[in-house]
Amino acid sequence: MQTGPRVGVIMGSQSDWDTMRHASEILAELDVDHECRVVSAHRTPDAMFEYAQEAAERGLKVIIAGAGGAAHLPGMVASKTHLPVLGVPVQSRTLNGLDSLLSIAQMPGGIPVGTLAIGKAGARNAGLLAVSMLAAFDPEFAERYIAWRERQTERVLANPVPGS
Ligand SMILES: Nc1c(C(=O)O)ncn1[C@@H]1O[C@H](COP(=O)(O)O)[C@@H](O)[C@H]1O
Repeated sequence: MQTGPRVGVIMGSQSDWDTMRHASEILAELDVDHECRVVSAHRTPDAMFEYAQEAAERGLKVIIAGAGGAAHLPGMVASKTHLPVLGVPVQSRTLNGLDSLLSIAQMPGGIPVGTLAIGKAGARNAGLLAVSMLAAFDPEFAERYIAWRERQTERVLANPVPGS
């Protein structure tokens, strides 16, 4: 049984935490061991390279990378690891996150980044997608994820349109 974090949640700045904590929270809810760090392709390029290069041998299976504006972090990390990288576009002040979204989504062919929606919903979905990736190879995660999805379905069905 593997110990230590399976998922790495990284972000370009501390200011991204308000968005990226939603990835961390859903991972915690599903009992997935994960780590959260600030790493920037622009501001700490050597640390970013080291993180990406060592991620697989440290036991990580998926990396979730959030960044805003010129959001090069997910793509640069993907260029230095064979692990799947899920990119979360953080909502930027000036362009509302469209800049982040395009920076992350428009990767050149050959180096894929799985791009999620802008902001908190994207971060939460990145967490869920990471769990479903782990679930593909581990029945314990699959059981937990399926149960979580079933609870969500029950909640939705139990909440009809107000006044109907
Ligand atoms: N996009 C990147 C990268 C990167 O891609 O490496 N490093 C920091 N940043 C972004 O700069 C924005 C503003 O950062 P500050 O709030 O620290 O000024 C953040 O959304 C961060 O993700």
